[in-house]
Amino acid sequence: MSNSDRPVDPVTSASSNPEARKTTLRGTPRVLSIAGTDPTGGAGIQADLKSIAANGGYGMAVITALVAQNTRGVTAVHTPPVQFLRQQLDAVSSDVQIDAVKIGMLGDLHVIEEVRSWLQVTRPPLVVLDPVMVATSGDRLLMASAEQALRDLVPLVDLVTPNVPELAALLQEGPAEDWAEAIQQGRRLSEQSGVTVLVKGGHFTGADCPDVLVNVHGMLAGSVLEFASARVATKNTHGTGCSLSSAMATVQAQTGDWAESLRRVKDWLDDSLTHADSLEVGGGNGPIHHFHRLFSDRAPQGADFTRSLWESITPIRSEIFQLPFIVALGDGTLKLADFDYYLGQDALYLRTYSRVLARLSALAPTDEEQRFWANSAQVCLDVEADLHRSWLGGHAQPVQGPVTKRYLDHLMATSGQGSYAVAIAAALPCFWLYADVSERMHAAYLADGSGKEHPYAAWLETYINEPFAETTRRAIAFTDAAAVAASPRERLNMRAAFEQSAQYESDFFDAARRYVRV
Ligand SMILES: Nc1ncnc2c1ncn2[C@@H]1O[C@H](COP(=O)(O)OP(=O)(O)OP(=O)(O)O)[C@@H](O)[C@H]1O
Ligand SMILES: Cc1ncc(CO)c(N)n1
Repeated sequence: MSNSDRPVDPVTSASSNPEARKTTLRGTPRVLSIAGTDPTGGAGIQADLKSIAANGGYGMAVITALVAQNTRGVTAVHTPPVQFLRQQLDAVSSDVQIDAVKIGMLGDLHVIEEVRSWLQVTRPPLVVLDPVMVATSGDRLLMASAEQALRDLVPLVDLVTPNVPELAALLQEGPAEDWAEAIQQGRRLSEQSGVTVLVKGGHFTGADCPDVLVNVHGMLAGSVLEFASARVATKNTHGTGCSLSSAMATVQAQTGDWAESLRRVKDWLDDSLTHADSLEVGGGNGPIHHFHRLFSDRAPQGADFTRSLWESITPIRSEIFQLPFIVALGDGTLKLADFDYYLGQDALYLRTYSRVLARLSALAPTDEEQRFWANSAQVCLDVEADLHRSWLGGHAQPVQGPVTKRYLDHLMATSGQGSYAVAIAAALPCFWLYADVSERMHAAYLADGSGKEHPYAAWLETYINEPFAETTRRAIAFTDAAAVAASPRERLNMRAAFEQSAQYESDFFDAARRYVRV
Protein backbone atom coordinates (compact mmCIF):
# COMPACT_ATOMS: atom_id res chain seq x y z
CA MET A 1 0.00 0.00 0.00
CA SER A 2 1.32 3.43 -0.71
CA ASN A 3 -0.22 6.32 1.10
CA SER A 4 1.84 9.43 0.95
CA ASP A 5 0.38 11.07 4.04
CA ARG A 6 0.95 8.53 6.75
CA PRO A 7 4.11 7.33 8.43
CA VAL A 8 4.76 3.71 7.51
CA ASP A 9 6.89 0.98 8.99
CA PRO A 10 10.24 1.90 10.45
CA VAL A 11 13.13 0.55 8.40
CA THR A 12 16.84 0.61 8.76
CA SER A 13 18.22 3.03 6.24
CA ALA A 14 21.08 2.16 3.97
CA SER A 15 23.83 4.02 5.71
CA SER A 16 27.52 4.29 5.23
CA ASN A 17 28.11 4.87 8.92
CA PRO A 18 29.41 1.94 10.93
CA GLU A 19 26.28 1.78 13.05
CA ALA A 20 23.22 1.93 10.85
CA ARG A 21 21.00 4.81 11.88
CA LYS A 22 17.30 4.11 12.21
CA THR A 23 15.10 5.88 9.74
CA THR A 24 11.36 6.09 9.91
CA LEU A 25 9.72 6.58 6.56
CA ARG A 26 7.38 9.55 6.56
CA GLY A 27 4.66 10.79 4.24
CA THR A 28 5.82 14.38 4.69
CA PRO A 29 9.51 14.19 5.61
CA ARG A 30 11.26 17.15 7.21
CA VAL A 31 14.11 17.87 4.81
CA LEU A 32 16.96 20.28 5.46
CA SER A 33 18.93 21.83 2.63
CA ILE A 34 22.40 23.15 3.47
CA ALA A 35 23.40 25.18 0.43
CA GLY A 36 24.05 28.55 -1.20
CA THR A 37 21.50 30.94 -2.62
CA ASP A 38 20.27 31.95 -6.04
CA PRO A 39 18.27 35.19 -5.94
CA THR A 40 16.64 34.32 -9.28
CA GLY A 41 15.14 31.25 -7.63
CA GLY A 42 16.31 28.57 -10.07
CA ALA A 43 19.22 26.95 -8.24
CA GLY A 44 20.63 26.59 -4.73
CA ILE A 45 18.48 26.87 -1.62
CA GLN A 46 15.59 28.42 -3.51
CA ALA A 47 15.42 25.50 -5.96
CA ASP A 48 15.84 23.02 -3.12
CA LEU A 49 12.84 24.36 -1.20
CA LYS A 50 10.68 24.22 -4.32
CA SER A 51 11.88 20.75 -5.16
CA ILE A 52 11.29 19.43 -1.63
CA ALA A 53 7.77 20.87 -1.57
CA ALA A 54 6.97 19.64 -5.10
CA ASN A 55 7.92 16.12 -3.98
CA GLY A 56 5.81 16.17 -0.83
CA GLY A 57 8.35 17.17 1.84
CA TYR A 58 8.58 19.95 4.41
CA GLY A 59 11.55 22.07 3.40
CA MET A 60 14.06 23.81 5.70
CA ALA A 61 17.18 25.73 4.72
CA VAL A 62 20.55 26.66 6.20
CA ILE A 63 22.57 29.05 4.04
CA THR A 64 26.28 28.44 3.52
CA ALA A 65 26.90 31.33 1.14
CA LEU A 66 25.02 34.20 -0.44
CA VAL A 67 25.57 34.14 -4.16
CA ALA A 68 24.91 37.07 -6.49
CA GLN A 69 23.88 35.12 -9.59
CA ASN A 70 21.22 34.91 -12.24
CA THR A 71 20.43 32.72 -15.24
CA ARG A 72 23.52 34.09 -17.00
CA GLY A 73 26.18 33.61 -14.36
CA VAL A 74 27.69 34.34 -10.95
CA THR A 75 28.98 37.83 -10.09
CA ALA A 76 29.90 37.55 -6.40
CA VAL A 77 29.88 35.23 -3.41
CA HIS A 78 29.59 36.32 0.21
CA THR A 79 30.30 33.71 2.86
CA PRO A 80 29.10 34.57 6.38
CA PRO A 81 31.39 33.55 9.29
CA VAL A 82 31.27 29.80 9.98
CA GLN A 83 30.21 30.44 13.59
CA PHE A 84 27.01 31.83 12.17
CA LEU A 85 26.62 28.79 9.91
CA ARG A 86 26.87 26.61 13.02
CA GLN A 87 24.28 28.74 14.80
CA GLN A 88 21.86 28.20 11.92
CA LEU A 89 22.51 24.45 11.87
CA ASP A 90 22.11 24.14 15.64
CA ALA A 91 18.94 26.25 15.57
CA VAL A 92 17.36 23.65 13.30
CA SER A 93 18.72 20.46 14.85
CA SER A 94 18.11 21.53 18.47
CA ASP A 95 14.42 21.85 17.72
CA VAL A 96 13.32 19.90 14.66
CA GLN A 97 13.61 16.19 14.06
CA ILE A 98 15.30 16.05 10.67
CA ASP A 99 14.35 13.17 8.33
CA ALA A 100 16.79 13.96 5.53
CA VAL A 101 19.56 16.41 4.65
CA LYS A 102 20.62 17.61 1.23
CA ILE A 103 24.03 19.28 1.02
CA GLY A 104 24.74 21.58 -1.92
CA MET A 105 27.25 24.40 -2.36
CA LEU A 106 29.77 24.52 0.46
CA GLY A 107 32.21 26.99 -1.09
CA ASP A 108 35.33 26.72 1.05
CA LEU A 109 37.26 24.56 3.47
CA HIS A 110 35.93 26.18 6.66
CA VAL A 111 32.33 25.65 5.65
CA ILE A 112 33.03 21.98 4.83
CA GLU A 113 34.70 21.44 8.20
CA GLU A 114 31.81 23.04 10.06
CA VAL A 115 29.18 21.00 8.23
CA ARG A 116 31.25 17.86 8.78
CA SER A 117 31.48 18.50 12.51
CA TRP A 118 27.74 19.18 12.73
CA LEU A 119 26.98 15.96 10.80
CA GLN A 120 29.14 13.96 13.19
CA VAL A 121 27.27 15.29 16.21
CA THR A 122 23.78 15.30 14.74
CA ARG A 123 23.92 12.15 12.62
CA PRO A 124 20.84 12.85 10.50
CA PRO A 125 19.19 9.62 9.30
CA LEU A 126 19.68 10.34 5.60
CA VAL A 127 22.21 12.59 3.84
CA VAL A 128 22.45 13.35 0.11
CA LEU A 129 25.54 15.24 -1.09
CA ASP A 130 25.47 17.17 -4.35
CA PRO A 131 29.20 17.88 -4.76
CA VAL A 132 28.69 21.34 -6.24
CA MET A 133 31.89 22.65 -7.82
CA VAL A 134 30.90 24.56 -10.94
CA ALA A 135 27.59 26.26 -11.84
CA THR A 136 25.72 25.53 -15.12
CA SER A 137 27.20 28.85 -16.31
CA GLY A 138 30.75 27.54 -15.78
CA ASP A 139 31.50 29.67 -12.69
CA ARG A 140 33.38 28.02 -9.83
CA LEU A 141 31.33 27.49 -6.66
CA LEU A 142 34.01 25.60 -4.69
CA MET A 143 37.50 26.90 -4.01
CA ALA A 144 40.19 24.63 -5.47
CA SER A 145 41.76 24.40 -2.00
CA ALA A 146 38.58 22.79 -0.65
CA GLU A 147 38.37 19.88 -3.10
CA GLN A 148 40.18 17.41 -0.86
CA ALA A 149 37.94 18.29 2.10
CA LEU A 150 34.91 17.64 -0.11
CA ARG A 151 36.34 14.23 -1.10
CA ASP A 152 36.76 13.43 2.57
CA LEU A 153 33.14 14.33 3.24
CA VAL A 154 31.78 11.74 0.78
CA PRO A 155 32.11 8.68 3.08
CA LEU A 156 29.93 10.42 5.67
CA VAL A 157 26.87 10.59 3.45
CA ASP A 158 24.38 8.06 2.02
CA LEU A 159 24.15 9.22 -1.58
CA VAL A 160 26.43 11.40 -3.69
CA THR A 161 25.14 12.90 -6.97
CA PRO A 162 28.06 14.09 -9.14
CA ASN A 163 27.75 15.28 -12.72
CA VAL A 164 30.47 14.10 -15.11
CA PRO A 165 33.13 16.77 -14.33
CA GLU A 166 32.44 16.53 -10.57
CA LEU A 167 32.81 12.75 -10.68
CA ALA A 168 36.22 13.15 -12.31
CA ALA A 169 37.29 15.74 -9.75
CA LEU A 170 36.22 13.54 -6.83
CA LEU A 171 38.31 10.68 -8.26
CA GLN A 172 41.19 12.98 -9.28
CA GLU A 173 40.94 11.59 -12.80
CA GLY A 174 40.25 13.16 -16.18
CA PRO A 175 36.58 13.62 -17.15
CA ALA A 176 34.89 10.58 -18.74
CA GLU A 177 34.70 10.82 -22.50
CA ASP A 178 31.63 8.68 -22.88
CA TRP A 179 28.81 7.29 -20.81
CA ALA A 180 30.41 3.85 -20.36
CA GLU A 181 33.50 5.47 -18.86
CA ALA A 182 31.32 7.63 -16.57
CA ILE A 183 29.65 4.47 -15.27
CA GLN A 184 33.06 2.90 -14.56
CA GLN A 185 34.06 6.03 -12.66
CA GLY A 186 30.81 5.87 -10.70
CA ARG A 187 31.66 2.29 -9.71
CA ARG A 188 35.14 3.33 -8.59
CA LEU A 189 33.83 6.19 -6.48
CA SER A 190 31.29 3.89 -4.88
CA GLU A 191 33.96 1.27 -4.11
CA GLN A 192 36.39 3.83 -2.70
CA SER A 193 33.88 5.65 -0.52
CA GLY A 194 31.39 2.92 0.36
CA VAL A 195 28.60 5.26 -0.67
CA THR A 196 25.75 4.87 -3.18
CA VAL A 197 26.55 7.00 -6.24
CA LEU A 198 24.15 8.60 -8.68
CA VAL A 199 26.05 9.53 -11.85
CA LYS A 200 24.19 12.14 -13.92
CA GLY A 201 24.30 12.09 -17.68
CA GLY A 202 23.10 15.65 -18.31
CA HIS A 203 26.50 16.74 -19.62
CA PHE A 204 26.62 14.40 -22.60
CA THR A 205 24.84 15.40 -25.77
CA GLY A 206 23.10 12.20 -26.93
CA ALA A 207 19.38 11.84 -27.53
CA ASP A 208 19.11 10.17 -24.14
CA CYS A 209 19.74 11.67 -20.74
CA PRO A 210 20.56 8.62 -18.64
CA ASP A 211 21.47 8.48 -14.96
CA VAL A 212 22.89 5.48 -13.14
CA LEU A 213 22.70 4.40 -9.56
CA VAL A 214 25.61 2.39 -8.19
CA ASN A 215 24.35 0.63 -5.10
CA VAL A 216 26.52 -0.45 -2.25
CA HIS A 217 24.00 -1.97 0.12
CA GLY A 218 21.69 -4.94 0.36
CA MET A 219 20.91 -7.43 -2.35
CA LEU A 220 21.76 -4.96 -5.09
CA ALA A 221 25.27 -4.23 -3.77
CA GLY A 222 27.66 -3.49 -6.62
CA SER A 223 24.91 -3.40 -9.21
CA VAL A 224 24.50 -0.54 -11.64
CA LEU A 225 20.93 0.49 -12.36
CA GLU A 226 20.38 2.71 -15.34
CA PHE A 227 17.45 5.09 -15.69
CA ALA A 228 17.13 6.36 -19.20
CA SER A 229 14.99 9.29 -20.25
CA ALA A 230 14.78 11.24 -23.47
CA ARG A 231 16.76 14.48 -23.47
CA VAL A 232 14.38 17.41 -23.28
CA ALA A 233 15.16 20.05 -25.89
CA THR A 234 15.54 23.10 -23.66
CA LYS A 235 18.35 25.41 -22.60
CA ASN A 236 16.51 25.98 -19.33
CA THR A 237 18.35 23.50 -17.13
CA HIS A 238 19.68 25.88 -14.48
CA GLY A 239 19.54 24.15 -11.10
CA THR A 240 18.60 20.65 -12.32
CA GLY A 241 21.38 19.17 -10.16
CA CYS A 242 20.17 21.02 -7.03
CA SER A 243 16.58 20.04 -7.76
CA LEU A 244 17.46 16.39 -8.39
CA SER A 245 19.46 15.95 -5.18
CA SER A 246 16.91 17.60 -2.89
CA ALA A 247 14.10 15.61 -4.56
CA MET A 248 16.11 12.41 -3.97
CA ALA A 249 16.53 13.24 -0.27
CA THR A 250 12.79 13.89 0.01
CA VAL A 251 11.52 10.85 -1.89
CA GLN A 252 14.06 8.49 -0.30
CA ALA A 253 12.74 9.56 3.13
CA GLN A 254 9.30 8.49 1.88
CA THR A 255 10.20 5.22 0.15
CA GLY A 256 13.46 3.95 1.67
CA ASP A 257 14.43 2.60 -1.77
CA TRP A 258 17.00 4.47 -3.90
CA ALA A 259 15.96 2.89 -7.19
CA GLU A 260 12.27 3.60 -6.61
CA SER A 261 13.16 7.14 -5.52
CA LEU A 262 15.20 7.81 -8.66
CA ARG A 263 12.44 6.40 -10.87
CA ARG A 264 9.92 8.79 -9.32
CA VAL A 265 12.27 11.77 -9.26
CA LYS A 266 13.31 11.33 -12.91
CA ASP A 267 9.66 11.20 -13.91
CA TRP A 268 8.98 14.45 -12.05
CA LEU A 269 12.18 16.10 -13.33
CA ASP A 270 11.30 15.19 -16.88
CA ASP A 271 7.94 16.95 -16.48
CA SER A 272 9.60 19.96 -14.85
CA LEU A 273 12.11 20.25 -17.73
CA THR A 274 9.44 19.76 -20.39
CA HIS A 275 7.55 22.78 -19.07
CA ALA A 276 10.59 24.90 -18.17
CA ASP A 277 10.31 27.19 -21.20
CA SER A 278 6.82 28.36 -20.20
CA LEU A 279 8.25 30.15 -17.14
CA GLU A 280 10.22 32.73 -19.15
CA VAL A 281 12.64 33.59 -16.34
CA GLY A 282 15.84 35.35 -17.40
CA GLY A 283 17.82 35.55 -20.63
CA GLY A 284 20.36 32.79 -19.96
CA ASN A 285 19.81 29.23 -18.78
CA GLY A 286 16.45 29.56 -17.03
CA PRO A 287 15.00 27.42 -14.22
CA ILE A 288 12.90 24.28 -14.49
CA HIS A 289 9.18 24.35 -13.65
CA HIS A 290 9.19 22.65 -10.22
CA PHE A 291 5.45 23.01 -9.70
CA HIS A 292 4.21 22.19 -13.15
CA ARG A 293 2.13 19.30 -11.81
CA LEU A 294 0.48 21.43 -9.16
CA PHE A 295 -0.78 23.78 -11.83
CA SER A 296 -1.96 21.10 -14.22
CA ASP A 297 -4.36 18.20 -14.33
CA ARG A 298 -1.53 15.71 -13.96
CA ALA A 299 -1.51 13.92 -10.67
CA PRO A 300 -0.77 16.31 -7.90
CA GLN A 301 0.68 14.19 -5.11
CA GLY A 302 -1.01 13.41 -1.84
CA ALA A 303 -3.46 15.91 -0.41
CA ASP A 304 -2.98 18.28 -3.35
CA PHE A 305 -5.45 16.25 -5.37
CA THR A 306 -8.41 16.50 -3.01
CA ARG A 307 -7.47 20.11 -2.25
CA SER A 308 -7.80 20.90 -5.93
CA LEU A 309 -11.10 18.98 -6.10
CA TRP A 310 -12.39 21.04 -3.18
CA GLU A 311 -11.28 24.27 -4.81
CA SER A 312 -13.03 23.33 -8.02
CA ILE A 313 -16.40 23.12 -6.23
CA THR A 314 -16.10 26.53 -4.55
CA PRO A 315 -18.98 27.92 -6.70
CA ILE A 316 -21.19 24.96 -5.75
CA ARG A 317 -20.39 25.48 -2.07
CA SER A 318 -21.34 29.16 -2.23
CA GLU A 319 -24.55 28.17 -4.02
CA ILE A 320 -25.37 25.71 -1.20
CA PHE A 321 -24.86 28.31 1.52
CA GLN A 322 -27.30 30.66 -0.21
CA LEU A 323 -30.08 28.12 -0.80
CA PRO A 324 -33.31 29.15 0.98
CA PHE A 325 -33.49 25.61 2.40
CA ILE A 326 -30.01 25.84 3.97
CA VAL A 327 -30.50 29.38 5.26
CA ALA A 328 -33.81 28.40 6.89
CA LEU A 329 -32.42 25.13 8.23
CA GLY A 330 -29.59 27.10 9.80
CA ASP A 331 -31.71 29.70 11.53
CA GLY A 332 -34.42 27.22 12.50
CA THR A 333 -37.22 28.81 10.42
CA LEU A 334 -37.49 25.95 7.92
CA LYS A 335 -41.06 24.75 7.35
CA LEU A 336 -41.66 21.25 8.68
CA ALA A 337 -43.18 20.13 5.34
CA ASP A 338 -39.94 21.00 3.56
CA PHE A 339 -37.83 19.28 6.17
CA ASP A 340 -40.06 16.19 5.97
CA TYR A 341 -39.67 16.05 2.21
CA TYR A 342 -35.91 16.39 2.49
CA LEU A 343 -35.64 13.69 5.16
CA GLY A 344 -37.93 11.29 3.32
CA GLN A 345 -35.74 11.65 0.24
CA ASP A 346 -32.63 11.35 2.37
CA ALA A 347 -33.82 8.07 3.86
CA LEU A 348 -34.36 6.72 0.32
CA TYR A 349 -30.98 8.05 -0.70
CA LEU A 350 -29.13 6.49 2.25
CA ARG A 351 -30.56 3.01 1.50
CA THR A 352 -28.90 3.02 -1.93
CA TYR A 353 -25.85 5.02 -0.86
CA SER A 354 -25.13 2.22 1.61
CA ARG A 355 -24.99 -0.21 -1.33
CA VAL A 356 -22.57 2.13 -3.10
CA LEU A 357 -20.34 2.11 0.00
CA ALA A 358 -20.54 -1.68 0.09
CA ARG A 359 -19.43 -1.68 -3.54
CA LEU A 360 -16.44 0.49 -2.53
CA SER A 361 -15.62 -2.11 0.10
CA ALA A 362 -15.70 -4.76 -2.64
CA LEU A 363 -13.34 -2.73 -4.85
CA ALA A 364 -10.99 -1.53 -2.07
CA PRO A 365 -7.28 -2.21 -2.69
CA THR A 366 -6.34 -2.60 0.97
CA ASP A 367 -7.66 -4.42 3.99
CA GLU A 368 -7.95 -1.13 5.87
CA GLU A 369 -10.07 0.47 3.15
CA GLN A 370 -12.23 -2.64 2.75
CA ARG A 371 -13.09 -2.50 6.44
CA PHE A 372 -13.57 1.25 6.39
CA TRP A 373 -16.15 1.15 3.59
CA ALA A 374 -17.94 -1.91 4.98
CA ASN A 375 -18.28 -0.13 8.29
CA SER A 376 -19.45 3.06 6.58
CA ALA A 377 -22.11 1.07 4.68
CA GLN A 378 -23.40 -0.26 7.99
CA VAL A 379 -23.33 3.14 9.75
CA CYS A 380 -25.23 4.57 6.79
CA LEU A 381 -28.01 1.99 7.27
CA ASP A 382 -28.10 2.75 11.00
CA VAL A 383 -28.53 6.47 10.30
CA GLU A 384 -31.29 5.70 7.83
CA ALA A 385 -33.08 3.51 10.41
CA ASP A 386 -32.71 6.30 12.97
CA LEU A 387 -34.17 8.87 10.61
CA HIS A 388 -37.15 6.63 10.06
CA ARG A 389 -37.69 6.07 13.74
CA SER A 390 -37.21 9.57 15.06
CA TRP A 391 -38.42 11.83 12.26
CA LEU A 392 -40.46 9.86 9.80
CA GLY A 393 -42.24 7.60 12.29
CA GLY A 394 -45.74 6.83 11.05
CA HIS A 395 -45.20 8.37 7.62
CA ALA A 396 -45.54 6.17 4.58
CA GLN A 397 -42.40 5.42 2.51
CA PRO A 398 -42.04 8.49 0.26
CA VAL A 399 -41.92 8.33 -3.52
CA GLN A 400 -38.46 8.84 -5.00
CA GLY A 401 -38.10 12.43 -6.25
CA PRO A 402 -36.33 13.42 -9.48
CA VAL A 403 -33.12 14.73 -7.85
CA THR A 404 -32.81 11.67 -5.63
CA LYS A 405 -33.15 9.50 -8.70
CA ARG A 406 -30.55 11.40 -10.72
CA TYR A 407 -28.03 11.46 -7.87
CA LEU A 408 -28.45 7.74 -7.17
CA ASP A 409 -28.24 6.85 -10.87
CA HIS A 410 -24.94 8.74 -11.01
CA LEU A 411 -23.56 6.95 -7.95
CA MET A 412 -24.67 3.51 -9.13
CA ALA A 413 -23.23 4.15 -12.59
CA THR A 414 -19.83 5.37 -11.36
CA SER A 415 -19.46 2.63 -8.75
CA GLY A 416 -20.60 0.04 -11.30
CA GLN A 417 -17.77 0.83 -13.72
CA GLY A 418 -15.24 -1.02 -11.60
CA SER A 419 -12.78 1.82 -10.95
CA TYR A 420 -12.24 2.21 -7.23
CA ALA A 421 -10.69 5.67 -7.79
CA VAL A 422 -13.71 7.01 -9.68
CA ALA A 423 -16.23 5.42 -7.32
CA ILE A 424 -14.52 6.88 -4.25
CA ALA A 425 -14.45 10.36 -5.84
CA ALA A 426 -18.19 10.14 -6.55
CA ALA A 427 -18.95 9.07 -2.97
CA LEU A 428 -16.76 11.69 -1.29
CA PRO A 429 -18.94 14.86 -1.52
CA CYS A 430 -21.62 13.16 0.57
CA PHE A 431 -19.18 13.00 3.50
CA TRP A 432 -17.24 16.15 2.89
CA LEU A 433 -20.10 18.56 2.14
CA TYR A 434 -22.15 17.35 5.10
CA ALA A 435 -19.20 17.79 7.45
CA ASP A 436 -18.67 21.26 5.98
CA VAL A 437 -22.31 22.41 5.87
CA SER A 438 -23.12 21.20 9.37
CA GLU A 439 -19.96 22.71 10.82
CA ARG A 440 -20.75 26.09 9.32
CA MET A 441 -24.36 25.93 10.50
CA HIS A 442 -23.21 25.09 13.98
CA ALA A 443 -20.66 27.92 13.95
CA ALA A 444 -23.38 30.36 12.82
CA TYR A 445 -25.69 29.09 15.57
CA LEU A 446 -22.99 29.62 18.22
CA ALA A 447 -22.12 33.06 16.82
CA ASP A 448 -25.79 34.04 17.03
CA GLY A 449 -25.35 33.73 20.81
CA SER A 450 -29.06 33.59 21.66
CA GLY A 451 -28.67 30.05 23.02
CA LYS A 452 -32.28 29.33 22.08
CA GLU A 453 -33.19 25.76 21.34
CA HIS A 454 -32.77 24.82 17.72
CA PRO A 455 -35.68 22.83 16.22
CA TYR A 456 -33.33 20.81 14.03
CA ALA A 457 -30.52 20.36 16.56
CA ALA A 458 -30.97 16.58 16.65
CA TRP A 459 -30.48 16.39 12.88
CA LEU A 460 -27.39 18.61 13.01
CA GLU A 461 -25.87 16.38 15.67
CA THR A 462 -25.81 13.49 13.19
CA TYR A 463 -22.99 15.28 11.38
CA ILE A 464 -21.31 17.53 13.94
CA ASN A 465 -19.27 15.04 15.87
CA GLU A 466 -15.67 13.93 15.93
CA PRO A 467 -16.28 10.39 14.64
CA PHE A 468 -17.97 11.79 11.52
CA ALA A 469 -15.17 14.34 11.07
CA GLU A 470 -12.58 11.55 11.40
CA THR A 471 -14.49 9.36 8.93
CA THR A 472 -14.49 12.26 6.48
CA ARG A 473 -10.74 12.86 6.89
CA ARG A 474 -10.04 9.19 6.22
CA ALA A 475 -12.27 9.15 3.14
CA ILE A 476 -10.32 12.18 1.85
CA ALA A 477 -6.96 10.48 2.52
CA PHE A 478 -8.10 7.31 0.71
CA THR A 479 -9.16 9.43 -2.25
CA ASP A 480 -5.72 11.02 -2.40
CA ALA A 481 -4.05 7.62 -2.29
CA ALA A 482 -6.35 6.38 -5.05
CA ALA A 483 -5.49 9.44 -7.15
CA VAL A 484 -1.77 8.74 -6.83
CA ALA A 485 -2.33 5.18 -8.08
CA ALA A 486 -4.75 6.22 -10.85
CA SER A 487 -3.98 6.86 -14.53
CA PRO A 488 -4.28 10.42 -15.90
CA ARG A 489 -7.58 9.50 -17.58
CA GLU A 490 -8.96 8.01 -14.38
CA ARG A 491 -8.02 11.19 -12.52
CA LEU A 492 -10.00 13.26 -15.01
CA ASN A 493 -12.96 10.92 -14.44
CA MET A 494 -12.48 11.23 -10.67
CA ARG A 495 -12.71 15.00 -10.95
CA ALA A 496 -15.83 14.82 -13.13
CA ALA A 497 -17.51 12.32 -10.78
CA PHE A 498 -16.68 14.43 -7.73
CA GLU A 499 -18.00 17.65 -9.26
CA GLN A 500 -21.18 15.93 -10.48
CA SER A 501 -21.91 14.54 -7.01
CA ALA A 502 -21.28 17.94 -5.42
CA GLN A 503 -23.80 19.49 -7.82
CA TYR A 504 -26.36 16.81 -6.92
CA GLU A 505 -25.79 17.52 -3.23
CA SER A 506 -26.72 21.14 -3.89
CA ASP A 507 -29.77 20.13 -5.95
CA PHE A 508 -30.78 17.74 -3.19
CA PHE A 509 -30.93 20.56 -0.64
CA ASP A 510 -32.93 22.61 -3.11
CA ALA A 511 -35.37 19.82 -4.03
CA ALA A 512 -37.99 20.59 -1.37
CA ARG A 513 -38.37 24.13 -2.72
CA ARG A 514 -38.87 22.78 -6.23
CA TYR A 515 -40.99 19.71 -5.60
CA VAL A 516 -43.04 20.21 -2.42
CA ARG A 517 -46.52 21.29 -3.41
CA VAL A 518 -47.98 23.84 -1.04
N1 LIG B 1 17.95 18.33 -21.23
C1 LIG B 1 17.68 17.40 -20.31
N2 LIG B 1 16.65 16.54 -20.51
C2 LIG B 1 16.34 15.60 -19.60
N3 LIG B 1 16.99 15.46 -18.44
C3 LIG B 1 18.04 16.28 -18.18
C4 LIG B 1 18.44 17.29 -19.09
N4 LIG B 1 19.49 17.95 -18.56
C5 LIG B 1 19.74 17.38 -17.38
N5 LIG B 1 18.88 16.36 -17.15
C6 LIG B 1 18.80 15.53 -15.93
O1 LIG B 1 18.89 16.43 -14.86
C7 LIG B 1 19.65 15.90 -13.80
C8 LIG B 1 20.85 16.79 -13.52
O2 LIG B 1 21.82 16.45 -14.45
P1 LIG B 1 23.12 17.30 -14.79
O3 LIG B 1 24.11 16.31 -15.30
O4 LIG B 1 22.74 18.43 -15.68
O5 LIG B 1 23.53 17.82 -13.37
P2 LIG B 1 24.26 19.15 -12.92
O6 LIG B 1 25.29 19.51 -13.93
O7 LIG B 1 24.71 18.93 -11.54
O8 LIG B 1 23.10 20.20 -12.96
P3 LIG B 1 23.18 21.81 -12.78
O9 LIG B 1 24.62 22.19 -12.58
O10 LIG B 1 22.59 22.33 -14.08
O11 LIG B 1 22.32 22.15 -11.66
C9 LIG B 1 19.99 14.50 -14.24
O12 LIG B 1 19.00 13.62 -13.77
C10 LIG B 1 19.96 14.59 -15.74
O13 LIG B 1 19.72 13.32 -16.32
C1 LIG C 1 23.95 28.33 -4.82
C2 LIG C 1 24.11 27.43 -5.99
N1 LIG C 1 24.27 26.12 -5.78
C3 LIG C 1 24.40 25.28 -6.83
C4 LIG C 1 24.38 25.74 -8.11
C5 LIG C 1 24.56 24.77 -9.26
O1 LIG C 1 23.68 24.95 -10.27
C6 LIG C 1 24.22 27.15 -8.29
N2 LIG C 1 24.19 27.70 -9.51
N3 LIG C 1 24.08 27.94 -7.20
